[in-house]
Formats: sequence, structure tokens, C-alpha cells
Amino acid sequence: MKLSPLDEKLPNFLHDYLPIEPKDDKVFVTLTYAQSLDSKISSGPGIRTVISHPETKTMTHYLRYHHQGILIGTSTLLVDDPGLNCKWNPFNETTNLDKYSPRPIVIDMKRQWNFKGSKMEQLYLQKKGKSPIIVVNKLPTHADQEENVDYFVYDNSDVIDWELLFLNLKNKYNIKSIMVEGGGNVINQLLLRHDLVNSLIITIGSVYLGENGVSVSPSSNVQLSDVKWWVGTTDSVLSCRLKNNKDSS
Ligand SMILES: NC(=O)c1ccc[n+]([C@@H]2O[C@H](COP(=O)([O-])OP(=O)(O)OC[C@H]3O[C@@H](n4cnc5c(N)ncnc54)[C@H](O)[C@@H]3O)[C@@H](O)[C@H]2O)c1
Ligand SMILES: Nc1nc(=O)c(N)c(NC[C@H](O)[C@H](O)[C@H](O)COP(=O)(O)O)[nH]1
Repeated sequence: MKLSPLDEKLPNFLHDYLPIEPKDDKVFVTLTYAQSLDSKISSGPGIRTVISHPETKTMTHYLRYHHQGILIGTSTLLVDDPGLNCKWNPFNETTNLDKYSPRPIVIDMKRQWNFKGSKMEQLYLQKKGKSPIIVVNKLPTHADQEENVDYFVYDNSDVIDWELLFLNLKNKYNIKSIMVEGGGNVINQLLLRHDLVNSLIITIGSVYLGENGVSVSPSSNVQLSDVKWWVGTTDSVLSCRLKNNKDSS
């Protein structure tokens, strides 16, 4: 499906929140998701819910264009069958989109997902997306390994230490910027990591999804700084940074 045009104000609005001129050698991490007015990112576990207007969907692809990696949690991987490629580029090219696409990084510690038969594989085979790095807790046996993927074995424990993962992705795959696209569980953890997260970009759709929805609501207070708003047709976008709570008075 073709994207609608990028709003002309968005590149300027987003510029300072993207890894366009990274200031240090650390991996640049952007948290981004679309939520309802009641802070839900889907209408229930196991459900994929469209929240964004086409113009903010295009913005998501603009964000993907600016990152080398795109990371999602296991439930999003299993529920959404995401493609995670980038359909936006400044040249309006529609073929060989793999060169503009970030590398998918998917958390699948217990190997519940198959690349084969997925939308991601389809895009990879059509040269419209890159092949994924699958984060697992144990290397699958030779017979169980899939073609055209990389396994990153995270064998410290079953619970990923994000700092260690980002550092390893940089050292092993030279991934210096990562866009984290969800879901709620992953976002809730990383909202508490001002030390790792450079930017937070939230699309807010004009809808309520109700109390059974999957929430973004971190376990403790999170303060934001450098807050800026863009207002679109039905959605607004909040761009900001996470504040170190110790700094707030
Ligand atoms: N609106 C949006 O922008 C958006 C974006 C992404 C997903 N979604 C929706 O969100 C829902 C899924 O979100 P969710 O919160 O249920 O799950 P999630 O996608 O955040 O995945 C959570 C799972 O990932 C694994 N995981 C997460 N952190 C880990 C860690 N530190 N170490 C090891 N494993 C870890 C665990 O298996 C955990 O149960 C789906 O309905 C999806 O459609 C919406
Ligand atoms: N921006 C945005 N608006 C939404 O309304 C919505 N539901 C998502 N959800 C993000 C989630 O990560 C999806 O899995 C990807 O949007 C998959 O999209 P692709 O198949 O990669 O194009 N994101």
C-alpha cells in the first residue's frame, strides 16, 4: 500500500529527536508508539489495532528511515506479524526498499516465531526489507536454525538487560541507532531508562480503546523534558526526552 505524503512540518519538528547528528558513540535509542487517549496501544492482548491516521503512519516510516535497527517485543512479533521495513525515502523510490529499511531486531527468547512464512520474510525476499536479528536465549540446533536470519544469543539470563543488548548489537552488527516500536511491556521497561533512551515520540490518536486494552503505563513516575507537539488531522505527536528523576525538583 502506498503511503500518504509526509507532512512538510514533520522533518523540522522531528529533527532534534532523531539520530541525524549523533553526539556520542552510544547507541541512539528512540522509543515510539501510537496510543489512544486512554493510553492504550491496542484494544486487547493479541489484537492488532489501527490507531494512527495515514499521515502519522507515514511519519513512522520516516522514523524508520532514520534508524539502523527496529526492535519489538515477543507479543508484538507474534500478534502483529510485522514487516518492519521502511516505505519512505527522500527519492520516492518504491523498489529495493531494503537499503532504506532498518534491521529488524525481534525478541524471541523461547523461539515461538518463524521467519519462514512471515510478512518480514516476504518483504526480505522481495528486497523490500532486511532480514531479522532474532534474540534468543539458546542457539537453536542446526536442524532448527532458519535460513537468512542471524541469531543473537543472549545467554546471561532469560531477562534481557537492555544496556547490554544495545551494546552487543553495536559491537556485533554495527547498529548505532535503534527505534523501539513496542509493545507495551517493552515500552514500560524502557520508559524507566533515561540513561539509555534518547528520544520519545508518541502518536496520540483521537480514540478511546477501553479498559481491556494493552496499556502504556510505567511502574513509576516518568518526567519529560524538551516537550514539543505537532498537531495533525486527527492525531497529535509528542516528541520529548526522558528526564533523570534525580534532576527534577
Ligand atoms: N500502537 C502501537 O504503536 C503498538 C506498537 C507495538 C505493539 N502494539 C500492540 O501491543 C500489543 C503487544 O504488547 P505487549 O505489551 O503485550 O507485549 P510486547 O510486544 O512488549 O512483548 C512482551 C514480551 O516480550 C518479551 N520481553 C519483553 N521484555 C523482555 C526482557 N527484558 N527480557 C526478555 N524478554 C522480554 C517477553 O516475552 C514479554 O512477555 C499487541 O496487541 C500489539 O498489536 C501496538
Ligand atoms: N504507528 C503505529 N500506529 C498504529 O496505529 C499501530 N497499531 C502501530 N503499531 C506498531 C506495531 O509495531 C506494528 O507491529 C507495526 O506497525 C507493524 O507495521 P508493519 O507491518 O511493519 O508496517 N504503529
